[in-house]
Amino acid sequence: MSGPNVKICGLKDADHAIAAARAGADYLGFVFFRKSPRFVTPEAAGEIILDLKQAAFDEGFNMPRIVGLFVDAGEKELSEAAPLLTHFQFHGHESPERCRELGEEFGIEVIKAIPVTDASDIAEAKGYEGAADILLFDAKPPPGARPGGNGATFDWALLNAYDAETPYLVAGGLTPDNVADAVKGQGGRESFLGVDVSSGVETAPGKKDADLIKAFISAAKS
Ligand SMILES: O=C(O)c1ccccc1NCC(=O)[C@H](O)[C@H](O)COP(=O)(O)O
Repeated sequence: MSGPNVKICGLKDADHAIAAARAGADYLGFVFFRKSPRFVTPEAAGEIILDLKQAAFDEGFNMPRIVGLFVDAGEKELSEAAPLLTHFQFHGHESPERCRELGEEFGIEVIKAIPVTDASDIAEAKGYEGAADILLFDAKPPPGARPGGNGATFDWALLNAYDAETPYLVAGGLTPDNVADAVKGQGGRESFLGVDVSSGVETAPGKKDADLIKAFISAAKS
């Protein structure tokens, strides 16, 4: 399936992971942050991934890349999940140097979340050039909220000022209804890699919905 890449984040069961991959998701995310309603253990994620690989083999759909989400995680936490993953996604205070170090140490690509409220956040993201493989621009969470997955949007027009080469994903408050506008707003920019969603394909925090997942992927890629 062509069009921008789509990442479906916060999966907790095999049925939704398979529905997402079958519908053309390019990346699937598992949240390894204990305070999240989407938290899964590496063991649970491993079982979901096994079921997913079997379904991909049986049905002939492409196996998506597998992303693990962490917030200021230590080596032990990362090493428990790393064998399952193609990508780390960092939502904490990981510096460019730390992203580079961890990517090299584990041989895993790094997605760094950049919380955005204004143009200065886009400018600061340039510090990750050469250190992260992908940037994920997301709405800055309100004080006291989780560091991601809050269903809040930011002003996508701020991304017009992004002139670095690191490919980026747009995230934060996307839904089947607004994702086509978010894609259109990127104006075919070469570094635009795709879109990422969690809350917008749920009926409640942590409860994914297969119909919403399918509608989101179809709207993003059409
Ligand atoms: O989903 C969580 O609970 C979460 C917790 C801690 C850090 C990140 C988290 N989620 C990140 C995402 O799911 C997405 O990458 C992104 O922020 C989009 O979320 P949403 O606005 O819910 O679509």
